[in-house]
Amino acid sequence: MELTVIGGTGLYDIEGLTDVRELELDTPYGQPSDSIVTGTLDGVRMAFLPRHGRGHRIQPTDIPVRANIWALKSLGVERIIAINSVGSFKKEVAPGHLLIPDQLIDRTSRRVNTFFGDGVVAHIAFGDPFCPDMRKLLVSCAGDAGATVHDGGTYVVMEGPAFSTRAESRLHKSWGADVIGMTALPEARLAREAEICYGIIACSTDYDSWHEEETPVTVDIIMATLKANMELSKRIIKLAATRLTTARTCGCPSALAGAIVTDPKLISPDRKEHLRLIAGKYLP
Ligand SMILES: CSC[C@H]1O[C@H](OP(=O)(O)O)[C@H](O)[C@@H]1O
Ligand SMILES: Nc1ncnc2[nH]cnc12
Repeated sequence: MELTVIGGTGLYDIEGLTDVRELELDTPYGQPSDSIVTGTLDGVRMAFLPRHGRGHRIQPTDIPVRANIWALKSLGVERIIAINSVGSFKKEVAPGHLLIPDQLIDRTSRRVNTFFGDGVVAHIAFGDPFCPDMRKLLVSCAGDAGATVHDGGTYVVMEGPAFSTRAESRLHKSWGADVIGMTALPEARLAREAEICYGIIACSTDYDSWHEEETPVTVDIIMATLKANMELSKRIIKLAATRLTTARTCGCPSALAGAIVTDPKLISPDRKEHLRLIAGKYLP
C-alpha cells in the first residue's frame, strides 16, 4: 500500500478509486473506526479510513486509534496523510487556509497513547512529531493545488468534545500555538511507534474562541468552510499520490530502533507475539 489517507471531519470517502475493496478488519484492540477502503488512484495503491466512522459516529475521545494504526500497519501501509479540521490562533491563518504543522502540544487526558506497556517499555523520539518528507510533500502539493498554505506551526490537541472556553483559547494562543483540534494525538504518536511516515493537512475552519470581535467557535461556523477545505484536500491527495518516491529515506522506518529498554529475556512469549506486527524485528 503506497499511501493511506485518514479522513477527518467532512471526509468520509475518497473519490476516483478503481479496483475498490472494502475491508472489515479486526485487531487486538478491537475494530477500526470503520471499514478500510483500498483501491488505485492514478496508478497508486491507496487505502482510506475515516477516523470518526462514516456518518461521523465516533467522538474524538472514543476513536479506536490503536486499532486504526494496527489495521493499517497490517496492510503494509508506510505513509499516512491525515486530514484534520482545526481552529486558528493566528489572524493570518484564516478560515479556508491550510497549515502543515511541524509541532504538537498534548492537552488530551483520556487516551491510551502507546502500543507498549504491559511489561514492555519503549521510549520513541518524538521531538519532531511529523515525518519531514511527508511535510515537504504536503507543503508543495498544497501550493500547487491552489491552497493558501502555511509551512509549519504548532497544533494543540485538546480532549473535547466541547470547544475551548475563551480563557483556554487565550491561554493556548499565549503559548504561541497556531491551531487547535482534537485528533492529531495519539494518532501521530502511534504512527511513529508503528514506523509509519505521518503528516497532517490542518484545514483552518474558524478562530476558536480567543477573538474579541468573533463569536466563539460553533459547529455551524466550522461547516461554512468545511466543503471547500475538503475539495482542496482531495486535490492535494491526488497530487501527492503521483509524487511519492519509492524508497523512504527519513528516520521513520527505524523509529523504534533503540527505543525498547526492557530486557528481552523478561518479555513473555505471549507479549512478544502480541507486539509482533509493531515491534517484531526488535523482539526476536
Ligand atoms: C465537527 S467540528 C470538531 C471536530 O473537527 C475536528 O475533527 P478532525 O480532526 O477529525 O477533522 C476536531 O478534531 C473535532 O473532532
Ligand atoms: N476551534 C476548534 N477547536 C477544536 N477542534 C476544532 N476543529 C475545528 N475547529 C476547532
